[in-house]
Amino acid sequence: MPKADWTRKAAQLRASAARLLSVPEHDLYLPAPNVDGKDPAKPSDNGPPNPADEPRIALCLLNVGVQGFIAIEQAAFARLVADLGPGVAHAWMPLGKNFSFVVFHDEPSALRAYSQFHGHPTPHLPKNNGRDRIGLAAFVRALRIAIPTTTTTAASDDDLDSIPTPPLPAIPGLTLHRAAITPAEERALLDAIASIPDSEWTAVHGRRVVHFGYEFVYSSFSLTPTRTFPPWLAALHPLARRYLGGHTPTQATVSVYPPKAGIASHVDIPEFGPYLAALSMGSGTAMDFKLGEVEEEVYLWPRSVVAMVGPARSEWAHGIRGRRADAVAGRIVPREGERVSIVWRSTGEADDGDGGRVAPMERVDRVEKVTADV
Ligand SMILES: O=C(O)CCC(=O)C(=O)O
Ligand SMILES: [Fe+2]
Repeated sequence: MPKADWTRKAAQLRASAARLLSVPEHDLYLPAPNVDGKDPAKPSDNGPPNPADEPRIALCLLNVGVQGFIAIEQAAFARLVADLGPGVAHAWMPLGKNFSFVVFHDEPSALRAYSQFHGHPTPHLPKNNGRDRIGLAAFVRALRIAIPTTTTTAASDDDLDSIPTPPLPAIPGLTLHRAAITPAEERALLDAIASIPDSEWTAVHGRRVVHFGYEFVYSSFSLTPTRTFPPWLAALHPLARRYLGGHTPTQATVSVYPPKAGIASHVDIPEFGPYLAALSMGSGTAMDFKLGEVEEEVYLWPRSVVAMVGPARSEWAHGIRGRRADAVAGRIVPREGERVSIVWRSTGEADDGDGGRVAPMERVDRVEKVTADV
């Protein structure tokens, strides 16, 4: 990319990052390089306030983030940061943003990293037509941007286990059961699911699904009877009954989500009955719950069951954003590999609360729409 192009791009990204961070644009500044271009001069031309003696120790990597056009995996981010030298104190990829922060122990380390990264091809970013992308960075006037100093990533299962369960949002009828099955049971179920023949699966917006008991026909939002429960799935009935008010599931959907796949926000059709429970395996994921303007997020741990009844089931919409990582209790947790879910339902007469039956479409918030936005 010619220099004029990436300089312009850096200015655009700086402006949009400042907007997203709700800080003035001059809080993210591109220092004017001095004559030899090696040690950028103190900022002088990016607007007030501009205390020349403010230590330059924090960088915003303008085109490296969890999300956005050039999204990067946590592991690649860690490698990129490691490459910026031993002077790094900590680094942070805010969730849902296309930029990240690196804080250094001292100014010389930050200046060196800036000179090394800004305007230079970097092998750590996804390639553009086979060519290395140019890194873009700005110094951060750290006063108004609170960059967390804690370690923010949780890469392994052990790390995940050490994260406390955040309080559940106050959604009537919503419960979360963190260790519903053991790792050994999870492995056995994943093996059974992996042996379902390819021909049984239906691809739906980046994920794939198999229905048992009843088939949810996506084009018509209706139910028709379909394949019976195989023994490995029927063996889970006692577990499922705990979350279905004692009812035996009559319908189950097995879904496989690659890390960037999600499911659009929806309320399950009333025909699926009053209870709904989902077992998560493989990768965890954040599930959003929406009611009007209110939006809450619940992290679905691997091996957990989320259960919904009452308002959580029939008023709040649930969905999963397509993204590469989730924030859980202040940590960034990458979605490692596929998430596999089993959703159980005890299909029954749907009623509208006044003794009448509800037509399928009435309670569906909106039709499926791809939410993958990375
Ligand atoms: O995968 C999940 O946990 C939820 C899937 C879902 O909402 C559905 O199949 O209706
Ligand atoms: Fe659902």
